Amino acid sequence: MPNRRILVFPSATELGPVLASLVSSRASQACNSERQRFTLGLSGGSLVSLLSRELLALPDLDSSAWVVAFCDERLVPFDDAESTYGLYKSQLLSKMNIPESRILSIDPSLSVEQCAEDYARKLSVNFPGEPIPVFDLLLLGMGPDGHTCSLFPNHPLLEETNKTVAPISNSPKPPPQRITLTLPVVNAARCVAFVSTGGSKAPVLKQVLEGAEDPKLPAAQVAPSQGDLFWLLDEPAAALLTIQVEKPSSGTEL
Ligand SMILES: O=C(O)[C@H](O)[C@@H](O)[C@H](O)[C@H](O)COP(=O)(O)O
Repeated sequence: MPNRRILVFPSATELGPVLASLVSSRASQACNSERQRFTLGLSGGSLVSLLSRELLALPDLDSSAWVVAFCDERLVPFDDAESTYGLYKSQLLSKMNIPESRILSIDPSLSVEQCAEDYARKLSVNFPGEPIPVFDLLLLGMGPDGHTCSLFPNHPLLEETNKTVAPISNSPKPPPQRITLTLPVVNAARCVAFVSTGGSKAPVLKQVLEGAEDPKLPAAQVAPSQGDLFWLLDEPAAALLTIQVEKPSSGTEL
């Protein structure tokens, strides 16, 4: 996997600024390309507060040409504490200059099937001419079971190749109803970055990054066909790895 880089930081404190600089450099690259905009997919979990803190600390971040979507979303009202959009809205998006129409949120009033169809429609409108939307950057987390987005181990959704967005109504992690980008969309991105911290992730990280078993865990199936793949880890999460990793300083630009 030539484009995979694994970067290990002492802690989230050193990781955070490098994550923010990855986002801002991919954003300026994309905005200065003929596309003239930056398409970003966000995930929930601990990423919400880390990313919000680090992006808001950047001086002069111009997000007026960003399009922000969600790699997965829980089907709950926006004011529910479980809503990933709700959390980003209050911690980050309300403090940035992204036009409301470029923040692609779900419609939580729909059934989970309709919600996935509606979200797929929103993507196709915002990625015209792209049967599979090609994001500039997807930020992913990984659960201790190896799930990413709402793609869970041994779940039939891992085989989905027709839909860009799929509904799931039996998520092993609550809440049970969610929508998720499918693997073909994840693997079409120009860049995918996992952020994973904490010792509870160490065993699964070893399996995902070093294991050879089949079927692969969902996170191990993330391998952008044309893009770059980064794993941003802290030392506790990387504790069991024996493969070669990079240990960059906090001023590193990716
Ligand atoms: O929808 C969810 O249930 C979460 O968003 C989840 O998928 C999360 O991304 C991972 O569990 C990693 O979370 P942490 O980074 O907080 O460990």
